Amino acid sequence: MITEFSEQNFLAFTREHEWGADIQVEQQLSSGITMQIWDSGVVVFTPAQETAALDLILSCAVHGDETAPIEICDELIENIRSGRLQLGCRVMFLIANPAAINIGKRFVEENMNRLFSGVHSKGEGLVNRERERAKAIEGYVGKFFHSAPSGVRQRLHYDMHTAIRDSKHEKFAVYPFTHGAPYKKQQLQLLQQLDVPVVLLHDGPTTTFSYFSVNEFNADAFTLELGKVKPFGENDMQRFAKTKKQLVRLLTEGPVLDHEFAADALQIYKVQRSINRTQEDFRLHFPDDVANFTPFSLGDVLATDGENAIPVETEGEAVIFPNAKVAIGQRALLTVLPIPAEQLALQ
Ligand SMILES: O=C(O)CCC(=O)N[C@@H](CCC(=O)O)C(=O)O
Ligand SMILES: [Zn+2]
Repeated sequence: MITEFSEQNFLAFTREHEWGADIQVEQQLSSGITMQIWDSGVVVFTPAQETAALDLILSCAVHGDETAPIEICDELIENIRSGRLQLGCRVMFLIANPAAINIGKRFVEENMNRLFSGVHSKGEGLVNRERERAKAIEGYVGKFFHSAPSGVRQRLHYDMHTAIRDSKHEKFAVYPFTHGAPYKKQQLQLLQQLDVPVVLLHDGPTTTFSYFSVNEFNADAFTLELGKVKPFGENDMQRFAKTKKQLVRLLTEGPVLDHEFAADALQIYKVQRSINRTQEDFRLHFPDDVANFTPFSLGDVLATDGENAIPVETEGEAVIFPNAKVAIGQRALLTVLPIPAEQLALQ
């Protein structure tokens, strides 16, 4: 078992231990911050004194080829370790799928973002490393939230991704299903401060990581889409400068709002339909360079699933995350419609 950690770089260590490490580290950094390493890719920092009663999770690499969020987390982790970044809240960083990072692919055997909320343990005989890792990650999230000091605290989780396609909105957030609870102005405004002013509201439970944190732990949790999938070294990190600055502010000051809530600063979409691939022969009827949020017209056919044509049902229905190559039974695309932010039930 590893009990001391003096490696140069946490991400490099994580990539050397693809499916976990026998590691139990608790170290006091010279800044006074306590660093605990619970597994490969799982590190918790606790400041000597909190400025915000916040338990923050920053996760990346649920999809291994989405490198920009990995680079962002790497920089934040190393800045905390070196003392360059002063911490005001508890934070757990999760680098979810190191083996997929190493092969530069979305996943090794199974899409991890379809395995949360217990799906990892469903399906007789279905065992693989991603399922084991998703289960372990669920445990770490529970351990992190449950080991917080007592008192009134806020739980926040940003699960950071990048999208396969170009997007008419470079950065957008997915607000998981709230089961009818009003959407939170504070959270929408924090997203805007993160340079993510476009928000997509899910219409039902999903098996994603962010929904798991919302549903199991009552956290405010979001999937953040921060740009387009690119290999390491090809991300223009300038495009993430505002997002990184806000993450640093959250880490040092907590969830401070810059101004009053302004609904007109946001662009809101709701999920209209979730279209699954059910047949071997599933085809999209538009090219790969059609960007996310491209609207279609009545009369257009979006896809064919075996013999079934899937036409546009509502004028202006726009497509998000189209992917004909998903496993049978899984979501092959979402359609969305813009809605006025003024129409939202807010609190
Ligand atoms: O660009 C794509 O097709 C996928 C990008 C991505 O990984 N998106 C997440 C969204 C998760 C959510 O709906 O909250 C995913 O598909 O897992
Ligand atoms: Zn992703």
